[in-house]
Order: sequence, then C-alpha cells, then structure tokens
Amino acid sequence: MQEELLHSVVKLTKTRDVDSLESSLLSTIHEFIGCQEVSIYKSISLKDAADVECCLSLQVIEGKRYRWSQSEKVQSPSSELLSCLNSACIIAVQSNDGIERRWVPITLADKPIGAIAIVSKGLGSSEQVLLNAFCCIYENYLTILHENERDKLTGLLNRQTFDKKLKQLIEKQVLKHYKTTKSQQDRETHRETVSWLAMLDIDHFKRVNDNYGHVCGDEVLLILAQVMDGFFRATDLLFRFGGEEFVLVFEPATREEIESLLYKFVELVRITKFPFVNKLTVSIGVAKVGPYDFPIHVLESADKALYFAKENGRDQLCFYDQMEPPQTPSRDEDGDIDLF
Ligand SMILES: Nc1nc2c(ncn2[C@@H]2O[C@H](COP(=O)(O)OP(=O)(O)OP(=O)(O)O)[C@@H](O)[C@H]2O)c(=O)[nH]1
Repeated sequence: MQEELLHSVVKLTKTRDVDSLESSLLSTIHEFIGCQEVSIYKSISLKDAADVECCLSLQVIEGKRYRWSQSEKVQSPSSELLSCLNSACIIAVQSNDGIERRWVPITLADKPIGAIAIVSKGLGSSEQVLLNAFCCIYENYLTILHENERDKLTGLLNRQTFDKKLKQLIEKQVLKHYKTTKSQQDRETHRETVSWLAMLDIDHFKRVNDNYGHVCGDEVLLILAQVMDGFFRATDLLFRFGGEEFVLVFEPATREEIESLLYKFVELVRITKFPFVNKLTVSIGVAKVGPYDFPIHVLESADKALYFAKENGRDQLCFYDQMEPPQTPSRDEDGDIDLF
C-alpha cells in the first residue's frame, strides 16, 4: 500500500500541465478511495460565485467501467458546492441511503478557486486523511504549474504556454464539432460559432516610457492587465505576449458577441483612469479560430488585422476577414514582431 501510494504521488507530480494533473488526480483518488464519482469544479467568474464549471469528472458505471466527462457548465450548482467555494471549508452530507457527498475546497494564493467533489458510501477516517492529502498535493503542484504558466509582471498567461493552450482549445473544438455535427451540412452551419483570437496592443506606448520611464510604463501595463482580468471571463485565455502586446482567446461565440464585447473593452480602456497618463487607448486585431486552423496562421491573421487597425487611426478593432483589400503587409514582414 505504501509503495503504491508513493508511486501515485510520483505519477501525480510527473505531469507538466494542469489538464493531465487533473485526470491523474481523479484516477488516483478513485484508485485509493472507493467512490462512485469524483469531479473537479472550478469557479468561472470572479463576479458571480454561482458561475461554476465541472472541468472533469470520473464516474463508475457497473462496477469496473468508467465514464469521463469534461468541461460542462453547471446550470444550478448545489448549495453545498457554493458554501464550500465561499467558505473554503470541507462540506459533507449523508443521505438516508448512506450515500455521502463531500466537497473539498481548492485554493490558489489563499483564494478558493474550486472544489473536489466525491460521491461514496461514506469515507472512514483514514480515507478522509488520504483524500485531504491528495487534494493538498494537487493544490501545491497546481500553484507551481500556475506560476510557470504566468507572466511575472501581470500574472496573465505567458507566451510560452500559448501554443499548448491554443492547441488544446482547437482539439476540444474538433471533438465537439464531430460529436455535435453528423453531416457535412451540419458542420457548415456550425461554423458560425467558432472561437476567436484577438491581438491587442497599447497605442503609442513608447511615449509613456519616454515621458515617465520604464517603471511607470510597467505600472500602466499591470493596471491594464487587471482591467482585462476583471472584464473578461475566467474561461477566456489572456496572454501577455511581451512588451505592450496581449493575446486573448475566446471560447466559441458569434461574431456579433465578440464584436460587442471587444467594443465595450476598447471603450472601457478609453474611460479608465491610468496613473501618469491622461488617456490610454488600445488597438485590436481579431481572427477566427476554426477547428482545423494552425495556431501560427490564426496569429498571423490577427496580427495583420491589428496592423490595419493601427494604420487606420488606432483606438479601434478590426476583424481580419473584414479588412479592406488589398491587405496590408504583416508587421512580421517588417521585422516589427517576431511570431515564434
Ligand atoms: N515599461 C515597459 N515597456 C516595454 C516593455 N516591453 C516593451 N516595452 C516598450 O514598449 C514600447 C513599444 O513601442 P513601439 O513598438 O514603438 O510601439 P508604440 O509606441 O506602442 O506605438 P504603436 O504600437 O504604433 O501605437 C517601446 O518603448 C518598448 O521599450 C516592458 O516590459 N515594460
């Protein structure tokens, strides 16, 4: 038993990304603690505590068969899950048929960000100790992985993780696409709700540095990142690509939804009071992320649209497929930015 336990800890800490860490955690919990179901829930929004997603779930069906399910928005989270998320305390309830439901909070930087939920026939004290220990190992390792994926100044995702995260999103999209669309005609109609990538760049940022110095420039960058973090949903991927350039990846939405969201953001930046500078504006280039696109091509398209927005007055957004022909050359060709 001790040897197996050690192996499971080694296996858990061997993973290098959050998704494999989570599937490893659930299979380890299932292996060592008899349960019917074990799931990971995460808060999606900082503003609304009831906005919760079930990221991954392992369910035992008919003794030795399992079913995995992932990324499902929880329509009405149970009151126990919500109190676990709000209080960061373990909650356990037992029904008359002896089935126990237990929620163990997951915290990151002292903030509850989710919970592990386990359905069992009741856990003995040694099983509870084991479950809490697995959750602590997961939490500690999650903190390390989280720090490695983040930009040190702004706390947003860093450029090194971009390829991996975008590939994961595209893979999920392909899977969903095939699950939900049976015929070629269905696939055509589903193209309307694709994911979107936006490349965002601060206008005339050099002037901020030149007038007030690099340290003040850094503070402006930090505040802009906080504004972004507060405005977009937790499921949107926000990257700092370096300097004053950011990349945002949104989950499937219609063009109208993304356009309206980004217009609101451009307006929000315009009216936000930043330190030192009187006025700050951003330009944004937007491109579709289709299920069969290569990340580099999507990035190049968004970059061209961003260049177009800059060339045509800044403080605006431009969609790649709505640019006026002839298309402007990518800044990549000018040697202005280095894509990979
Ligand atoms: N403070 C700070 N400045 C940075 C950082 N990285 C890059 N920069 C600065 O960002 C500025 C980018 O300037 P440019 O590429 O000329 O673009 P811009 O002045 O924003 O003009 P447009 O993009 O054309 O609107 C340069 O002054 C860089 O030194 C950083 O990490 N911190």
